[in-house]
Amino acid sequence: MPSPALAPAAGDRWALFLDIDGTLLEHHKDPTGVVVDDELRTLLSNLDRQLGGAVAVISGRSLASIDTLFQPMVLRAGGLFGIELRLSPDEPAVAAEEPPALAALADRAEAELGRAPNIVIERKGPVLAIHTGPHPQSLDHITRLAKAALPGLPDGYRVVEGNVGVELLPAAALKGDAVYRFMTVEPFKGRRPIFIGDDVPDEHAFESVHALGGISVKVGRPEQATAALHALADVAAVRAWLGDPQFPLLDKLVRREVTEAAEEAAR
Ligand SMILES: O=P(O)(O)OC[C@H]1O[C@H](O[C@H]2O[C@H](CO)[C@@H](O)[C@H](O)[C@H]2O)[C@H](O)[C@@H](O)[C@@H]1O
Repeated sequence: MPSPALAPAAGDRWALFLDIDGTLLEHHKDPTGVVVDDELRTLLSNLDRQLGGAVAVISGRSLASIDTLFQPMVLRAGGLFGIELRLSPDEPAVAAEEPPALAALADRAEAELGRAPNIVIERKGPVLAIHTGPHPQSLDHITRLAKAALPGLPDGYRVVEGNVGVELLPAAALKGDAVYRFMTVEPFKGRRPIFIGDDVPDEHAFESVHALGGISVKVGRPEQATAALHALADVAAVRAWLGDPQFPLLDKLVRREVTEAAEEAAR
């Protein structure tokens, strides 16, 4: 039986926000190595039709990278954790610029780390990602280096430690703010948001959908602290849930237990 908290109000109209890597797509050691299959394209266009267009991906990837992955589809999207917004598919993808101080840091990182095994450096304009893969020692080392570089960057830059790397992000890079922005425009306005994500930057979006009366879904890693109130086991489970003809079947989501420690860690 679904808990009362999960039951949708009569007439609920939904808006769907989706993270990409680790949520819709399995991870690959190289960010350019992931491939969008036609099944995923079909799934997204069916959902888009079902929800009257109220579907957006909110990703750490740039809009250009999202477009390369999903072509020929053009999605409503928040790229670079919401810095690059495309609220409607007919808007052009405008790339955000790399500030000079970050460019200098990225040049240094490429020179010093570019050839290290397991390390992939991804320059995304105002966001710099250093991927280490699931190698805790490299991750610790890179995290220390990234934090040490912060004083040389514009105010507001922060280091976000993800599951398989670190990213240097400007203050405006907040997925939850992207969700809020979409929710002010048609066809999202007035709907109830669902956000599905798997990693640390998705926590901000979970908080936003809670404030908007929506549903938060964390993918995988049940051991990780999260603000999300529901869970799906992995990418396959996400796709199966999204593909259900009666989407969204809320009672098919696992209800997560929220502890004070988890809430604190997710802040
Ligand atoms: O917000 P997301 O859509 O989940 O994007 C987060 C980052 O995803 C990509 O990096 C991650 O996935 C890669 C492919 O599996 C993997 O090689 C990398 O180690 C992961 O960190 C993407 O490359 C980043 O730009 C996104 O920020």
